[in-house]
Amino acid sequence: MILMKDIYKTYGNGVTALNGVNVDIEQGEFVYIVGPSGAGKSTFIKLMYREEKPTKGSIIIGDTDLSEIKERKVPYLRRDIGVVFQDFKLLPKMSVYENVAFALEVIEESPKSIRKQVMEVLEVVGLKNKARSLPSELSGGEQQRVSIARAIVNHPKIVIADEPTGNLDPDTSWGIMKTFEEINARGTTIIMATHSKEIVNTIKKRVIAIEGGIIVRDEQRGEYGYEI
Ligand SMILES: Nc1ncnc2c1ncn2[C@@H]1O[C@H](COP(=O)(O)OP(=O)(O)OP(=O)(O)O)[C@@H](O)[C@H]1O
Repeated sequence: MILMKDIYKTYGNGVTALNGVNVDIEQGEFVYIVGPSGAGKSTFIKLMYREEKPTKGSIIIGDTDLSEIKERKVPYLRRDIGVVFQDFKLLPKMSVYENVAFALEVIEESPKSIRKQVMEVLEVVGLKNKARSLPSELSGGEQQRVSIARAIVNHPKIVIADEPTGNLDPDTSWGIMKTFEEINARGTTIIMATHSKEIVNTIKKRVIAIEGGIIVRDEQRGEYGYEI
């Protein structure tokens, strides 16, 4: 499903963020990416949705070799991959409904189908009654739910989340994790970078630990393994 072969990434400033990474993730898996700050977790994640390109090595997602897709085809790849960020990245002047619909509108869906899909997905994240609100009128947890709704509205096969609970309090974080588990239970692959020891050690999943740009541990039902 997701195959990384011998991946190296050196940024323009000469920093090598990934130093020979090999990974194979099956459809439907839930994988935590852990490791110290600066280890290469975000870089690893950005390569998967082609926010960054590897310096060397190949990444295959489904039937697609990312090194072979042209820039204009990247939006099609993004249809198969939903992305959730620590800081939500919602459009502040758009309502909850519009923030989610926007993800569909860019790929030219009909208005009727947009409405149906947006309302369905807002129901999944428990925010149907907030469709008309602006992001600024919502709590942090609610804003993150909107960003999850936006990530899943196209029914992607993969949802990638970079520290999705990083800005949320513990109670809210557990609610967000429950939503991710529900999405995963429907067959969606979840890949989540996190610094939360509590979450990783409580909701047991596959753990891939990255340190200094290499994978140092890859365990099913693994532990967080760091003190903070
Ligand atoms: N756009 C960039 N240009 C240059 N160097 C970068 C860039 N992005 C990341 N780096 C560097 O690459 C290394 C890995 O960074 P990355 O963001 O992947 O780490 P991380 O494990 O996600 O860290 P954190 O847990 O702090 O978010 C770091 O040394 C970082 O400074």
